[in-house]
Order: sequence, then structure tokens, then C-alpha cells
Amino acid sequence: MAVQKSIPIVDLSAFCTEGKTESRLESARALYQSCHDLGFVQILGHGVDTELLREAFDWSEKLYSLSHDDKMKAPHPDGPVPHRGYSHPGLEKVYSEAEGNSKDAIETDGDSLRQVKDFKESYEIGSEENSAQQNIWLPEEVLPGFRSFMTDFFWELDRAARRILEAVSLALGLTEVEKGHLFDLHSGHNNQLRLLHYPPIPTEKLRRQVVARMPAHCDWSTFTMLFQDDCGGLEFEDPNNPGSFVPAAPTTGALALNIGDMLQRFSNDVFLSASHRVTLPPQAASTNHMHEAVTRQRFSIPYFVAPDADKTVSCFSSCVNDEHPMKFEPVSFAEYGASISRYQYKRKATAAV
Ligand SMILES: O=C(O)CCC(=O)C(=O)O
Ligand SMILES: [Fe+2]
Repeated sequence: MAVQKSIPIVDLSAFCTEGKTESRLESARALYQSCHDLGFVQILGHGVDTELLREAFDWSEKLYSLSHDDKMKAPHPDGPVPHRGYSHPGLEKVYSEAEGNSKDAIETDGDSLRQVKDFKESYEIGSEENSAQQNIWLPEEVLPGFRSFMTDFFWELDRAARRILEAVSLALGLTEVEKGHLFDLHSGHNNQLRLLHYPPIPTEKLRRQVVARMPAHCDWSTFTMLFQDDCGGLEFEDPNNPGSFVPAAPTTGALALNIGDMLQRFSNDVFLSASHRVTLPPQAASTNHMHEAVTRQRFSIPYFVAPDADKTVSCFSSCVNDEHPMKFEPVSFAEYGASISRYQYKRKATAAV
């Protein structure tokens, strides 16, 4: 019988200001191992305050307790860009790169991907100074204080992202010049904060895939820092055993870190972009009036750390040699993202499921 893998935990507290070189090296080695073998890892010592995180989840609960009409006062526009504001259940469709490139998807302008809808709602937030993707806020009186909290929280998460970028640079053995370049490419203004809510749903519907929570996909960012509540259901694909998924059970104080397509490119395949999905949580919560088992609702907060849109992403020389020639052509993040996400939103939006 195959042994069920568990997700390694790496503590990055050595990357705070007074961290010792020896402890940094040790954490970087552990980070290297997981990102190289699996493309994902759990991170402790990330530096995001527990109380602040609790507040962020409270705001998310308040947001999703609003009426549909109130949430629709900040509607996600048709099409994938800007990726901002509120997406009602069924609006956004997540898919893998292979599904997006399939003949069916191309011929139907993405409609074939929508046969199984994603039963989740989300709210996307970016930097207030990103002019290409401007934020879409609820009117202040609908959720007073939300905008101000999220604007600060966005930059608090960027601080933790920098600690991870520092650890990644050491893990990959980048030169000081390359590390400087990596930081230059990541001003933070193209990061994205996402508040996700998966409403309760009959277990059978998920099991029979009449609807999905979030199908398997890779993120196209550099990496994603993910905070989740205690519901469960997030899983990562084992790259050594394709098709087999490992649960990322919520771990107190840890964030789940997954490598995205950009870091796979920067590192010339040394770090793997991790395929992941959200599916049935381990336990059914209750039964509904039809006596069907119903899964718990789930809240998660991913923070996508991405290069600035117009900058070029190419492999670092430190990751290229005779044995490992350059595998990826340089690409701008904006072009890459546009091609990967072209069917995520219909050009003309449809009604809620
Ligand atoms: O909700 C989660 O745990 C995963 C979210 C995710 O993978 C995404 O938004 O790309
Ligand atoms: Fe994802």
C-alpha cells in the first residue's frame, strides 16, 4: 500500500532581522528540499500576526454574510481583467493549463470548461496604486472599515512575502545581484489578495462532481501564501505520482506555500509549480432539510505574490548550467497571465448558479 505523504513544515523565523546565518542556511535547505521535490510546503515563522489574521477572517465572514444585492455593489467585471471585486458563485471557472489548451475549450471560447461550475465566491483586492488593475470597493457604508483594513493587510502580507523571497534566494543559491533583481521585479504592486468563501453544499454533489469547489490547477504567480480555516479540503498533487493528491490539513499558525509558474521559470524547473485543488473536506458537518449530508462552509485567504506586470521573467543564471540548460523562454508576467486566464471569466457574465 502506498504510504500517505504529509506536507513538510519549515520555520522561517531565522529570516527576521536578528536571524543567525547558520539557522537561515538550515531553513533554506529544508525549503529547497520541499519546493524541489513537491512544489509546496507549510511555513511557520512567517511573521504575520495571529490576531491580524483572525481579524481578516472576521472581515471575510462579515463580507459573505451580506445580502447578494449588497455584495453585487462591487461586481467583478466581465472578462478576466481587471481581476477585482466580488465574484458570485459560478462566475469564475478555475481550470488546468491542459484543459485551457484543449480543442474543446478553444472551439467553445471556454464554455466547455463551465459544464461543472465552481461553487465558491471570492473578492479580489490589489494595490491601491496598480493603475492597470484598479480596486473595486463596496461603498463604505455597506461594510465600514473593510477597505481600510484590507489595504493595510495587503502590505502586511507583502512584508511576509519578502521574508519568503529572502529565503527562496538563499535556497536557490542566487548571487547578490540576482537577489536584488528578484526583489526589483517584485515591488508588491502586482500582488493579489483574495478572500474566498465556499458555501455549504450537499456532499454528494461534490463527490459526483455535479459542482466543484476548486478544480486542480497551478497558480501562475511566483508563489502563493495561503491561510485557511479549520475546515480542510485543500490538496496538492504529488509530482512523483501524478493523479494522487495529498491533503494539506490546516496546521495551527502555519501558512501553506505553493510555488507558482513564475518561480518554476525563474528557477529553471528547480522548484516545481504545484498543482492543487479544493475538494471534499474530511468530515461532513450536518444534514439539511432533505436529510442530505452537507459539507461545512470554508473560508480561505490566498495571497498571490507576483512580478510586476510589464517586467520580464527569465531563468536565473545560477539555475542554468550544461546539465540543466535553460528550459523557458523569457516572458512578461502580463502576457503569460492573460493567456493562462483567458477563459476564467466569460466575456459576458452569466447568472449565479
Ligand atoms: O481555497 C484554497 O484553499 C485554495 C485557493 C486557490 O488555490 C486559489 O485561489 O488559487
Ligand atoms: Fe490556487
